[in-house]
Amino acid sequence: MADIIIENGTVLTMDPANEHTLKEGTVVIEDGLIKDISLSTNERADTVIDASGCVVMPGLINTHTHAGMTLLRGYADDMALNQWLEDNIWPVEAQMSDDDIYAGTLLACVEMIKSGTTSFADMYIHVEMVAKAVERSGMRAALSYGMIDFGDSIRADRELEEGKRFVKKWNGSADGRITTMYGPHAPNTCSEELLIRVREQAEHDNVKVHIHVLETEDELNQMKEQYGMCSVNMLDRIGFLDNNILAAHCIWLSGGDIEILRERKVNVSHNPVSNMKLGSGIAPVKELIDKGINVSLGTDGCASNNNLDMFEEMKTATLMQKVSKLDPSLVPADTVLKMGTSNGGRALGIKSGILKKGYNADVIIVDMNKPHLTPLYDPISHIVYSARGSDVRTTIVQGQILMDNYELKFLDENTVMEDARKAAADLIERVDIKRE
Ligand SMILES: O=c1[nH]cnc2c1ncn2[C@@H]1O[C@H](CO)[C@@H](O)[C@H]1O
Ligand SMILES: [Zn+2]
Repeated sequence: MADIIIENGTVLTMDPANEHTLKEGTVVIEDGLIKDISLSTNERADTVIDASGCVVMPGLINTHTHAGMTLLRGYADDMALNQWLEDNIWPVEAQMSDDDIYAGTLLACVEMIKSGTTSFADMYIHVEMVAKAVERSGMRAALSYGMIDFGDSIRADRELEEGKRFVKKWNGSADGRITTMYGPHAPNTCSEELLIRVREQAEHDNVKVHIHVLETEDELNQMKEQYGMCSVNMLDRIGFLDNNILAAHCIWLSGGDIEILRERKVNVSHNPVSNMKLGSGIAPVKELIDKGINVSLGTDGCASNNNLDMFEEMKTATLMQKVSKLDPSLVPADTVLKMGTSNGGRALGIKSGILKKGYNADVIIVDMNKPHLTPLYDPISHIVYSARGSDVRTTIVQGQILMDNYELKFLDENTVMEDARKAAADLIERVDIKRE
């Protein structure tokens, strides 16, 4: 007896083996995994979901965010990264408590579950609380502690210790839903020594590394001044780059940098909404994809987006490439859908993002019976160009239904919102007192 059968839906498997789509397919889930994907089944299950008029697809995978930053949603808009971080975000983060991070991360989880994201890669502070919130939410996540030393060796020791402690304690926890990574913040906020030690430690612990790379022209100039070369060259020189690296942004790349990323098989997380909002620039996504580099999608934190809707991110990703090169054929819908699903699974090293036998049962059901999704010629077109996160009806992670017919099963949305509002108000009050 299986656990869940989803029938009568149009199944977008994202599996290259069956051309991504099954019309009227059946998905069978058992013990947290996909047991079968086929046209019909003789199996029986405790729960049978009728997905008539819906698209059944892998849950979306957000490969770069700072979940706890939901508390800073709309707190500081309309400025560039440096001013935004240094004058606004970091002073508030310095006042954040464990409880704040827990409340903010749970809010992020509620938002993600409701908009069809089943896994995310996070880099943040008070990470223990991030992990506790993820554990409670039922989501899957690859978590890291964001390390910054600004060239201070005592601080570097402390940061690395914290990162190590977290990896040791949490990797593989919550029934395997939580994996961990090392999270050196960026090549211009971490010293070369710290980056070298992180790389060694990550290899020793057999975990991946999540880092911001060449997000701004300022970073490029700073690196050139300090090292006489850009971030990608510097990271390559210290032997940092390989297929265990998840590099967020990668905007200010030269042709030579792209070649290095390809050669080293680095995974790139593209964050178009944040990049546009902070005025950071346009990543050369088409060139990266053409080179065969694994490009996935992220929202970045809620303070630079200002939501966690991966549907919006997919649409923005393709529109941004088209308009930047005045070529509407660039990054077509099926490519961007891969970026939001299977490429994300690959970047995080998890068997998610494809509906296939033996893969994690991380599945969403998108309701197509909506005016803005009518008529329906091509489900992939609608998912990328017309659908929104709020069209997701059901969200399943590791075979557990987290949202059923628009209703959350494990978290009380109103309580989570109330806790987050209260935490945010108290936090800003503390910041204001400090500033006076
Ligand atoms: O777009 C961004 N670029 C660089 N840093 C960021 C961005 N968004 C958030 N953070 C910062 O990264 C740290 C992670 O622990 C946090 O300080 C967060 O505010
Ligand atoms: Zn970021």
